[in-house]
Amino acid sequence: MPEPVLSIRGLRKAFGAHVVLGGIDLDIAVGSIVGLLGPNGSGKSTLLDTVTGFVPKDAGRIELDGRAIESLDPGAISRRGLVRTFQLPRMPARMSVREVMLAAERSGSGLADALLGRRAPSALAVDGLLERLLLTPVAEQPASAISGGQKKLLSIAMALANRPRLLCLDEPTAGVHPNLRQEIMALLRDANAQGVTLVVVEHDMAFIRGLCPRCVVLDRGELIADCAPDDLADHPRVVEAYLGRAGARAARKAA
Ligand SMILES: Nc1ncnc2c1ncn2[C@@H]1O[C@H](COP(=O)(O)OP(=O)(O)OP(=O)(O)O)[C@@H](O)[C@H]1O
Repeated sequence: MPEPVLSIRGLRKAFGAHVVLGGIDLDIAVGSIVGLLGPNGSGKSTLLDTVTGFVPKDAGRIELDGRAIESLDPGAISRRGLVRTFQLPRMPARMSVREVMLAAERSGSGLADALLGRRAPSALAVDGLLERLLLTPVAEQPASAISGGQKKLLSIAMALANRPRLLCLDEPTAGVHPNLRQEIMALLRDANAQGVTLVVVEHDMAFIRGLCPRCVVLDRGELIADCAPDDLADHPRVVEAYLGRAGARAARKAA
């Protein structure tokens, strides 16, 4: 595998007696796009939360570009170039959509640009991002007052304006009109072509198939699969994770 931008070893997190991450090992290669899958409650968001410093882990080592980040706070991690979006994004009061985008761009590490030896091209500039995600009509409105779907789009645009080196997206298409899913996919592909590594948590399998050559699947604290999206449907542990043992038996009989 090419050099990992992110390397996770022995990552553990429990809430009380509930072990959500039971010692996860995972490498994300520079420039790759990886789908992070699993049934509801399997720990996908908790994995992103612990890696990005929003939730303290119980144990484990996390390296970004070979440097330990596990003791850093979320702001410092983001300044190193690891940025994430949330399932339910919250927006600051009293700032317009354009203002939060400009703030995101200003606070960006510029690491991706430095590594690529250039400024982000215009497709990733603030106005271009707002245009592509149909946010131009609300650009002067308070960011906290736009719709839930528009906030989701804005959070993706903000993350890209920040010019991360590694971007983790938590359900980027949830709550977004189906027509815009293709545009989000195209935007993420463009970002990847410009050097941004992507980890995508998503339940929409068509979106995952279209975007992610590699998928990893979490279930009950463990990574149970690491394969191409087309191989997921035949993976016994994945089928069992989504359908349960009885469902998996029934599916095998019906096949
Ligand atoms: N702060 C918390 N306190 C207690 N339990 C928590 C907390 N955060 C998450 N959990 C539990 O950890 C488990 C994993 O949650 P998580 O949100 O990571 O799952 P997920 O795979 O992202 O799910 P979904 O696909 O439904 O978003 C769930 O059972 C959840 O209830």
